[in-house]
Amino acid sequence: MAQFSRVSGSVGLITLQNPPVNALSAAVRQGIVDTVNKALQEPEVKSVVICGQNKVFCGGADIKSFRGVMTGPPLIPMIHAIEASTKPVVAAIEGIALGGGLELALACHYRISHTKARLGLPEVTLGLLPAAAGSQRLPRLIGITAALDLITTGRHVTAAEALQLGIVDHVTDQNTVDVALKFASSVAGKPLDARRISLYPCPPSDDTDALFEEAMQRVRRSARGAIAPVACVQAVRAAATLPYAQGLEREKELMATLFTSGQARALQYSFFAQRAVGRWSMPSGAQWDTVEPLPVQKTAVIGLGTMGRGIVVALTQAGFSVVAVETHEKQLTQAKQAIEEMLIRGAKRRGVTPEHDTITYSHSMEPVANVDLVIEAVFEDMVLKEKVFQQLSAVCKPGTLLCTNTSGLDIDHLASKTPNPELVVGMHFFAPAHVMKLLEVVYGRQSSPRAVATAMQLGKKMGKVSVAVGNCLGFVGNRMLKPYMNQAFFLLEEGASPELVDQALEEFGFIMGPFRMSDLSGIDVGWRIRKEEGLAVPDQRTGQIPRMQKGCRYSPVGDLICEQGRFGQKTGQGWYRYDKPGGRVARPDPWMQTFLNQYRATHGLVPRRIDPKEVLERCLYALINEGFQTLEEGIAAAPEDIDVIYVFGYSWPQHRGGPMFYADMVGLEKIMDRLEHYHQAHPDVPSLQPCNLLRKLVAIGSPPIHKWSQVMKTLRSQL
Ligand SMILES: CCCCCCC/C=C/C(=O)SCCNC(=O)CCNC(=O)[C@H](O)C(C)(C)COP(=O)(O)OP(=O)(O)OC[C@H]1O[C@@H](n2cnc3c(N)ncnc32)[C@H](O)[C@@H]1OP(=O)(O)O
Repeated sequence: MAQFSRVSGSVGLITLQNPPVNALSAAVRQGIVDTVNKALQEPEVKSVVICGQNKVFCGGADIKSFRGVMTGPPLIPMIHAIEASTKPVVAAIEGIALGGGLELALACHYRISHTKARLGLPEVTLGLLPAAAGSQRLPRLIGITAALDLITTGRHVTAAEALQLGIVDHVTDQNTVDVALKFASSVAGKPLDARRISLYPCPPSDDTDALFEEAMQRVRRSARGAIAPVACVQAVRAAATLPYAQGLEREKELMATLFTSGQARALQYSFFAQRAVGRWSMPSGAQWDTVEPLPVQKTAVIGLGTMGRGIVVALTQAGFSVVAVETHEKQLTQAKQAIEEMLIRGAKRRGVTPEHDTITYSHSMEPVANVDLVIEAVFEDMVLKEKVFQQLSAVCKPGTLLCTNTSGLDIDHLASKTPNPELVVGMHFFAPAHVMKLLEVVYGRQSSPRAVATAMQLGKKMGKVSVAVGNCLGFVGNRMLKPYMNQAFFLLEEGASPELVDQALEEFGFIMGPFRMSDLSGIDVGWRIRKEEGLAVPDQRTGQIPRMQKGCRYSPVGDLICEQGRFGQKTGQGWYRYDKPGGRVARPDPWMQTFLNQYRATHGLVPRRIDPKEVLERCLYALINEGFQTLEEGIAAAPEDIDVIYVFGYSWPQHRGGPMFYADMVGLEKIMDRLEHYHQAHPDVPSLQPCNLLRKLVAIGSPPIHKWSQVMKTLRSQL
């Protein structure tokens, strides 16, 4: 809806009304058409202001309506009518002007923004382009280079940057609507052609071809197969090279392809999934809207290795005071310096002053006594963590929430070492912890809903996408990674090279394939865990690590290369070779080829040609099958939880939605059939055997992803 009122006799005020973000639903568009007509028809009205209810201008087109039948007046003629208006129209921008919201503002003759407003054209993040003439107006207003930046990245700008770029005419920290009303009154009757952006020529650039070539290369490099950024460059190119009307046609054409694409569907699903994970629930029935988080102001981080340092930075940047504890004096000094540097760099990037004085460094636990919440981030060793938890239980005030940053250790076991297991939760951060957006909040059997609510809220305040998951080995993310990695190892045994496997998965859209990723994070990490699990241990009789363990196929290739001291980038050699220890550029290593040949010969394995399709199916479908298993067990509450974890923690390409969304797109029946096919060929690999939930979904006709919850409920109630 939109409301019309007349202010001071001669200014028409149009207020968009569609909380919370005044998205341009059919009713809002109809309201705008009606109220603009009214303003034009009323002779007393000499100028118009458009604003949004509740100090929010407009969050753009209604994303929810994209999947249904489009009704109501179309956006483009509506905003053209505004630009063509014979009475000046002023946009009063408060809160946000995003996507169609900014495009609406660009059709107005003047834009006045509050200092705290954010503006942008984030359509690309939804698999679209600014197709309400934004791709044609913005370059005409601010030039090609700046427009390309905003349109291809979708980044939001502050009002100050918008003013500097020329997107808005004036910024105020007063009541924006009042300022706009006064201004509108002052420009009544003035000529408007010079204010109509569609009439502007696109500002010329030195070498347009080179500029677009460079932009295209940049987006192709970073887009990893995403089509919207490419279309955005093409649309801006049309603005730079064609008359406005033809540019608009090109924009429409490009949008038509994007609008119905699977990528747009995936990215829009991902947008809502990120919000859905905030509405967490626990198997007990406790959920986000019925539980009050505990108040948290003072925090502590125990252990200042790489993870601990990142967590201190994230907490400090979110405004918490932090007691940073590291028992080794030298490590404490180094950590302090590293943390200060990270804070300075972060503050510079965000254009703010760094916060240092909210951190207290300590080599003892004493200052932790009066904090509200502790995050333990010591080495991933249960015995060490138990010791820390016992110390914390002795020192902390009653009611302190104890969190452990572990990537997979048993939360229940750790909780059992404290007198208040209900106050223990896992907080699985991803490295670097101050950068990576994902946080897995892991509840144990006894974790109280308030503890979970508190950890989830803390994550939100740190700017994380937090997902609440149940406790099991590896939680959701790392648990699903295991069958994926196993398939990668098996494929090496059967004839593939690390390059072949990585290339197939990188072409799918991962930033790095499993072997390059493993070189980066350190191959020895998994080796140590496998040794602790008793897997990477030679058989006393043969002296070799068995290739069958607990009745299942096991590949020791990763263990064997670790035995050679090849731990990945840090040692300069791993699955690839690097020019030096710590080097970043992975090169295929002839040593690896020889090693694999010898390994296969030793075990009588006849190498065969492996197709990239097989790599994708085996790695991805095994991972997806494990995802269904976590849903079946209730470890993940919903497919959105898994998808958000994979997109934000494991670099699953966002334009493919996440593993569970991808499974829905591929078709559950196909996934099940292919898993069965591979399981027949590898009966000693149980993770290739389709799990019950997947079978059940296929049996009832493969319902779409939003209907899986119902099936899951039934299945869980039958267990
Ligand atoms: C052939 C058709 C032609 C169409 C022309 C196409 C040209 C225009 C395209 C567009 O405009 S696409 C939309 C562009 N806008 C955006 O991408 C903005 C998306 N929203 C956000 O980034 C954030 O929501 C926000 C606006 C910055 C607010 O963030 P905040 O953290 O304060 O709140 P949220 O929890 O994110 O949102 C609250 C609530 O509102 C829902 N919502 C937000 N934006 C939209 C929207 N544009 N359409 C529909 N719904 C929206 C959001 O989903 C939340 O609701 P729940 O999911 O929690 O129910």
